[in-house]
Amino acid sequence: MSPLLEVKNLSKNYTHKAHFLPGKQVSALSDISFTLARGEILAIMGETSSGKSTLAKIVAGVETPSSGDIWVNGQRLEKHNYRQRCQVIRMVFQDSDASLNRQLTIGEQLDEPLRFNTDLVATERRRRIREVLQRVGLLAEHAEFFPHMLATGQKQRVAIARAILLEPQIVVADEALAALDPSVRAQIINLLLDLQQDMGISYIFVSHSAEIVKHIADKILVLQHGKIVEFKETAALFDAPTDDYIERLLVTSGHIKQQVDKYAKEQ
Ligand SMILES: Nc1ncnc2c1ncn2[C@@H]1O[C@H](COP(=O)(O)OP(=O)(O)OP(=O)(O)O)[C@@H](O)[C@H]1O
Repeated sequence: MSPLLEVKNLSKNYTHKAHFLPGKQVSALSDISFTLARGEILAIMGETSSGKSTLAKIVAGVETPSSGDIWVNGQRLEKHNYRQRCQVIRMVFQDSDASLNRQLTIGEQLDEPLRFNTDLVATERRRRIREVLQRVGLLAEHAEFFPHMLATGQKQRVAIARAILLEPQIVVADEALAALDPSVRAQIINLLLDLQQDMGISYIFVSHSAEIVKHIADKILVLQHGKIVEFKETAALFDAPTDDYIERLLVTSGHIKQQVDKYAKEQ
């Protein structure tokens, strides 16, 4: 049986736009290959500028690769087929403020992907939006709210609602927890883990936080200068980091697990 996701030989070069380096090529990713199984959580780690966001964006279809391709359930994703891509992979960004349109209500913003990617009529779309808002711990009435009327954690819930609206198999989260305060972060982690259980979603998490990664990820992919330097089960890598670079990335204080357990009990 083919893996849920198969990334094959991805590379990405950017062309410098700065006038002192016109046309110079930057290699952001080089020959990246890995697989993700159904229901699995993969963390992407690495130092600043190692290529984490570029890889997340290419998998989610927000950025196109210079070469290589991506397969889901044994089918190659076509580069410009947005409808095909967003039925299977969706992305949650770090900055929910920037990713939400201030001029539109939450309901209008959630309606867009449904209008473009499904054949549902208006009443069915409204029902789906209400259901999804409730599924992420908001109220159906939040559909009438504008983003500025919501707290940061609620906005991140809206971003998650938008990601799961089309029932994707994979959600890519780029530092989606970094801007949240610890208690909200613990609640959002619990929500993501609940969705993994209920909907069988697989996640790719870009994270700088060893604590979060240790708590939630099944496997870790470590990037350095755009190349994979490690791809291993989380427990095995924490038990025996392969080198100093990886050891530095994995420094943790263990607070996240305590917070997540505490908020899970309170819910
Ligand atoms: N749009 C772009 N144009 C030119 N270069 C880019 C662009 N996006 C990223 N890069 C370059 O590609 C490399 C990888 O960047 P990327 O943002 O993927 O790294 P990252 O690991 O996510 O970093 P961070 O942890 O700081 O977010 C960097 O050298 C960056 O400067």
